[in-house]
Amino acid sequence: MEAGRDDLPPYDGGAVVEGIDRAFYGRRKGKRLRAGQEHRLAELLPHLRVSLPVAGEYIDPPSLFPHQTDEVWLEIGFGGGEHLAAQATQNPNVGIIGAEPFVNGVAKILRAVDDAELRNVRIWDEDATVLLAAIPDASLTRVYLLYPDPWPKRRQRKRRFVSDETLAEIARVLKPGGVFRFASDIDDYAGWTLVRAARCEALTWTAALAVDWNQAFLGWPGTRYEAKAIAAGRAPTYLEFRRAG
Ligand SMILES: C[S@@+](CC[C@H](N)C(=O)[O-])C[C@H]1O[C@@H](n2cnc3c(N)ncnc32)[C@H](O)[C@@H]1O
Repeated sequence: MEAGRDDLPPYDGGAVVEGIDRAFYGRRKGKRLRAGQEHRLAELLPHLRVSLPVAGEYIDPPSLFPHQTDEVWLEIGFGGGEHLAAQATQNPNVGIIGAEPFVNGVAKILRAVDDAELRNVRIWDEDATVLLAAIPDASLTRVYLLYPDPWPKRRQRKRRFVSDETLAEIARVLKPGGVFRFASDIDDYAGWTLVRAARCEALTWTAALAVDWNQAFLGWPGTRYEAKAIAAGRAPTYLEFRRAG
């Protein structure tokens, strides 16, 4: 989860989208899992996991959910899933896909899903770029990327999730008028994202006033990394981009 873990085994997936080799460089496993967590990973995850069609074909996002959904959203790198679970609870008619390869994070969201009997959450426990490649054009209403791993050292920056290629993919899967929401406590990463989004013709930054980027999104439940950043005295930046109609 933390940046700087060069000692970890690399993700072994291949290139999935032209120009994107992979975008997951973090830890897959942290603390030893408790029996209840292992049990949910074995018994509940298979029911919630998004399975991909054969290469070159797309999933049908609304059909992943057992009930009719008004919209489908994607959260990339949900960590412990606090934001995802809160959004799923507040928006029962929205289907939310969460992408997170860190198994302890997946175990946490499974507990939240189980406890609150959430029926509108589906999980992708691999690199989100693999999932993005299997999502049809113009099929999601929102995509969230919240406090992505900062990779602060210059030589590591190419590991950042945000790139011209991943932004193009996010824009491709958004419906016209759909939004991409990004938050970071690393000023340099917010600037990095603004520069790349400005090059992405399909995305427009919606901010008009400073409050639009220095105050949290309306109805925002927050995230664990955000709480850590604020406690450490770092001010988050909130960026929202709209997919051109
Ligand atoms: C710094 S944590 C932030 C977690 C959460 N969003 C929060 O704000 O508390 C970044 C998360 O992104 C996940 N991540 C990194 N690369 C990813 C990728 N390519 N696909 C999906 N998740 C990824 C990491 O495993 C990690 O849990």
